[in-house]
Amino acid sequence: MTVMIQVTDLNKRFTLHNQGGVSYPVLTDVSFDVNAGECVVLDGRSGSGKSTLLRSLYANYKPQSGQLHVRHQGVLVDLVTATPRQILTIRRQTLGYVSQFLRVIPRVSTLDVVMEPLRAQGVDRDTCREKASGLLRQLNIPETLWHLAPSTFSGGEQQRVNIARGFVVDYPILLLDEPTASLDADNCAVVMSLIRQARERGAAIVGIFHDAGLRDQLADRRIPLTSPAKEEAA
Ligand SMILES: Nc1ncnc2c1ncn2[C@@H]1O[C@H](COP(=O)(O)OP(=O)(O)OP(=O)(O)O)[C@@H](O)[C@H]1O
Repeated sequence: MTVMIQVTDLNKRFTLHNQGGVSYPVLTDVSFDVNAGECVVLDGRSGSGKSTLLRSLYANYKPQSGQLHVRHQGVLVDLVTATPRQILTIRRQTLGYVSQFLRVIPRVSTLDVVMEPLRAQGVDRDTCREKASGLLRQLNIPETLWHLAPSTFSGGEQQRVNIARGFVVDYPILLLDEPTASLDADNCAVVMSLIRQARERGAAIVGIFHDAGLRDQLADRRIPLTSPAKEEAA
């Protein structure tokens, strides 16, 4: 078993400087490992810190204490102490992050949006185009839309473009924040099968799924989160 993610005694609190400096804990002494080929689901009520934990694993948030190791090119690297340059390299090569929202770049075509993470790894344009087209087709994005910028697309179409972008690289680690939030049953099934394929090729997956049925089908293991909530706010 290869440990791909190792979270140790993680503590994260937010301080609202523009609201009298009120400060509250969200993650308290969180520890868990995720192995290659395992899909772990974050469990907890709304506000328990699921997205905060996922964003911390993508190095968007810096915890107050604890360690966040991810296996990058065979070595466990602590994201808490990694330099910004290391974090960019780790994101490019190792960490895929799929949220429910697409960050739309004006005038960039759907095909280019999807291909970009693979292009950033230095893969040739034809190979990238082939992989991106396959995913767009699988996710039922009509070919007539591929050369348009996705800014005018529906919520569900944008979400599917975002999923294609997230799966275009075979990342060793995948962080999924509600990837199926506004999808119909057919497209949900496509995403489930993409997640299963990623797990079968050995990806370590950490996901948030509000749909209990999806959670039950995908979770190899659950990580319960119980935020101490804001009543404790100082
Ligand atoms: N950037 C931020 N600044 C301040 N507080 C934040 C920030 N992000 C999240 N929080 C607070 O941290 C707590 C946890 O939020 P988070 O989004 O991680 O919860 P969640 O479990 O993902 O919730 P949900 O299931 O509703 O999406 C919430 O009380 C939220 O208000």
